[in-house]
Amino acid sequence: DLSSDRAALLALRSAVGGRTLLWDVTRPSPCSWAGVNCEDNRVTVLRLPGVALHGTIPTGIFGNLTGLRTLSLRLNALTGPLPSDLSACVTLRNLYLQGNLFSGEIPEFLYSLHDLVRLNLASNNFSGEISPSFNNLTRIRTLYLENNKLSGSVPALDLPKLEQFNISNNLLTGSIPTKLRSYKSSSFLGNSLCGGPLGACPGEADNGDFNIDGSKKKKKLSGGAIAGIVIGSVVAFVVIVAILFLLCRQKSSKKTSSVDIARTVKHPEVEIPGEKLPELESGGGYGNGYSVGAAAAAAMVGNGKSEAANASGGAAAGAKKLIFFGNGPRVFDLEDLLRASAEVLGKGTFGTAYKAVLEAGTVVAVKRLKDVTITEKEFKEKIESVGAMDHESLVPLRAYYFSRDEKLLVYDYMPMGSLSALLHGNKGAGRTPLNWEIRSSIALGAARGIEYLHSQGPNVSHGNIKSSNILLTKSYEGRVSDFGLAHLVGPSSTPNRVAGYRAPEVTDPRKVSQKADVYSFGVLLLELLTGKPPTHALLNEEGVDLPRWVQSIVKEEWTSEVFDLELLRYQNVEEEMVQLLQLAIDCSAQYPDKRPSISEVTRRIEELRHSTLREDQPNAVHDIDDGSSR
Ligand SMILES: Nc1ncnc2c1ncn2[C@@H]1O[C@H](COP(=O)(O)OP(=O)(O)OP(=O)(O)O)[C@@H](O)[C@H]1O
Repeated sequence: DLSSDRAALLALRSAVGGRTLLWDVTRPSPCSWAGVNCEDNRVTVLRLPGVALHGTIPTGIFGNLTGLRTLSLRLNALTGPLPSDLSACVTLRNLYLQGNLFSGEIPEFLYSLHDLVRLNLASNNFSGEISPSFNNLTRIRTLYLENNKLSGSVPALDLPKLEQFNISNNLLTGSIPTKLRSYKSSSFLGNSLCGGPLGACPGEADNGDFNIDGSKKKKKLSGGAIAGIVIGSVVAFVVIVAILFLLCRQKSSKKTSSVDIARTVKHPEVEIPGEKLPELESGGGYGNGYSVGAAAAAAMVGNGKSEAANASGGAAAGAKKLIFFGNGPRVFDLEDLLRASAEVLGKGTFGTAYKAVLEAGTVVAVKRLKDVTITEKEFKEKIESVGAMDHESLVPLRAYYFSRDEKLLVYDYMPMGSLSALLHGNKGAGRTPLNWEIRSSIALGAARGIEYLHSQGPNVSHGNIKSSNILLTKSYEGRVSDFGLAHLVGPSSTPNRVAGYRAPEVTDPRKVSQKADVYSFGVLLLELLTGKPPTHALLNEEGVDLPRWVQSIVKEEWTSEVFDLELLRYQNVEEEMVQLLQLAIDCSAQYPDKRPSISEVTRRIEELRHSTLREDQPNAVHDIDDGSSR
């Protein structure tokens, strides 16, 4: 009953300390203590993440907490083996013990907790083998065992409900069993494993055709199949040769078609690839200096530091020039841009973006548009309206260049990169920890930028809100980039990597309503809070359907499990985090009418940021581990 639950919690408190010491033990009921929830006069939820618990949990505690459904002790400094009387908690559904120093073998009793749905033992010192008895946990959906010292081979797990699985960074060896081969390679990396996503094991064909135990299926091809393969190969070969032949002919006939800029700047020594834009990205990689010279800004070819664009050249130089917006100083001209050294920032839907460092030291981002099919007049009209957008939360478009073959847009360069890179890029040492203050500031900047765009008229929307289009200032304010581009390019360039952000009602990605922008912004907020990329948001990375995933979790009433671990260290803002999560869920509602307007979104973010600042002045955010507390 509740009094024995209370006694057990007090025993836990005196054994492992930490912030449980702040519990008001004068209260007769434990249900109001931080991290404790009750139902029907029993403690059902105990959540103590990141509260500086330390030491070994003795037996005699959890044996009494038999009403527990959720136990979260993650991100503490708990040591030793798991207490054996945890076996009495047979109604446990969610067990989060990651980020501690637990050691010893994964105890057998865990396999008798048949109600377990989520089990996270990652980032501890567990050793020994992974037991095939995990197969007893038939309801398990999440099994995280990464970053331990588990050894031996991986047993043939067959868990029908398993969705999330990770055993990376252990000491495991051998072949990945067939049923686990559908998980991506990151679930297995950091071991000596082979097979499935890690590539075939020695002596194993790479077609993934295996028996349950990992042995290869013996199959013979019929005579018909062999004949089919042979004929198919011959036909494919002939087709490829024909295509190559046609391409070669086309290439030689077009050889000098895009030389406008080069001719303009009189740069005969640079050969301009006529039809195919240079594949700078594949060869060069980031950080290499390339001349933007010659067709240059145009082609941004890796021609080395060619002395392009000498200033004396250019009979027609006046005809083709950079057109600047606003009244700001024209600190560079086309020739400067052509001479700049360029580095590829990335390839997007509308073309490739480059960082260009001009000789005078100015740095700009140049976007080279592909697939612009509209006329120069139309382009000018549309780009003028983009250039007229002026708000501190937008990345300003400074200038553009238009010729028959090249269309360039020049933006302010944002040295801190994109939100996407910040969240999913370098996770190693030296990385800025993304605390609540930074994340909520980025969210607010992005919301304000979108609010400004929407204020320009009921039909004005961004159409491509996603984390790579939110760029950051040095003080980590979010700024919205890439607005208005969808209207400049042909249908084949409509945003195609935004599936995870796209509202369910959007069928034509070029016609995106303001409410659809709000949906995308909601997904972006979920990404900020969970640290997870939405489906397909990143190349080569499978994400999750964030709105569905978050909603499934929130329904199960363990909201705080969705937050990025890094964010959870800032416990004193959990209330605000939950409010932002609620806002994100409202924005990503299935029906457009149910979503708030972006002005309301901005207001709600402002409010919840104010409440953090009010409570925590002078320092907005404290780290839970630095001893500060609410
Ligand atoms: N002004 C800028 N300053 C710094 N980095 C930028 C700038 N503009 C774009 N980038 C970065 O360059 C890369 C390519 O950007 P780009 O906008 O071309 O593609 P994208 O955002 O990945 O996709 P999409 O074209 O659909 O918006 C991205 O990582 C983006 O964050």
